[in-house]
Amino acid sequence: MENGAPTAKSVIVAIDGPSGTGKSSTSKAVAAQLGLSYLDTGAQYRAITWWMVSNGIDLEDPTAIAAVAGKPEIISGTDPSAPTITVDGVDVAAPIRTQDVTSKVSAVSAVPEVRSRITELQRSLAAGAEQGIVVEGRDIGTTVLPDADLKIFLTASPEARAARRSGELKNADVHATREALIKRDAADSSRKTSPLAKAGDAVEVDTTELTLAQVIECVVTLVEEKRAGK
Ligand SMILES: Nc1ncnc2c1ncn2[C@@H]1O[C@H](COP(=O)(O)OP(=O)(O)O)[C@@H](O)[C@H]1O
Ligand SMILES: Nc1ccn([C@H]2C[C@H](O)[C@@H](COP(=O)(O)OP(=O)(O)O)O2)c(=O)n1
Repeated sequence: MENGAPTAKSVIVAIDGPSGTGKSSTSKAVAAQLGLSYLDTGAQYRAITWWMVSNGIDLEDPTAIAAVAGKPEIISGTDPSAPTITVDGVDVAAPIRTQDVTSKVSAVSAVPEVRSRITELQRSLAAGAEQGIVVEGRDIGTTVLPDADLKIFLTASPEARAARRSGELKNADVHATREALIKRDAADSSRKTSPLAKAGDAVEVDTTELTLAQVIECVVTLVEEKRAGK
């Protein structure tokens, strides 16, 4: 280093876990605080699901899904202060969050051709992130980026997760939200191709009794320790 302090080493952070554990909020904040890129891989699976629904693909038929998995062009913007997602040039940030897409995303994301297509996009975004990236999802530490510098697996009780999620949705019934979350987690954990799972070398953080600020602080500390070579 010619002058000044050495620049921080590029770092790849994988954050996995079930729905409502705080992956998106934590990953965005950690990336913003540390000057890293951010990738919401669930948004990519939601985007391809939205495209399948919009194009009338039969979602009961994995062969029909596989046949068109390569068609939509999905582009993710990785700035943590303003993440974006487009499909064939259309901004889909809002429509991918509807109940209709949420109820169908597990079926689409279980199809191996969909996963290999989206995994390729994720690896290329991670490889291109100069300062490093926080990538959040279900199979990042196990399959997408098995050599990530740091792997975190977030958990929380179903009650805490349902309360958080129904707080986001107007008029949501906590009991129905809890049942829907449990059903989606079971589908995501039991699929054959890269299921939701904790990597053997991931640090597990139970967020049930933690505030979001505490979770962010915990992950920032773990990244800084990694960068310092501890
Ligand atoms: N530790 C926490 N305590 C309370 N609320 C939280 C916590 N972490 C996240 N939340 C809230 O819970 C909701 C779901 O969080 P999100 O980050 O979208 O989870 P995930 O990406 O794992 O589904 C958001 O409204 C978020 O603000
Ligand atoms: N790496 C990933 C990320 C998400 N998915 C699938 C499974 C999830 O139920 C859906 C939606 O993920 P998303 O993270 O948006 O879900 P929540 O924010 O937790 O509701 O996508 C996946 O299969 N693999």
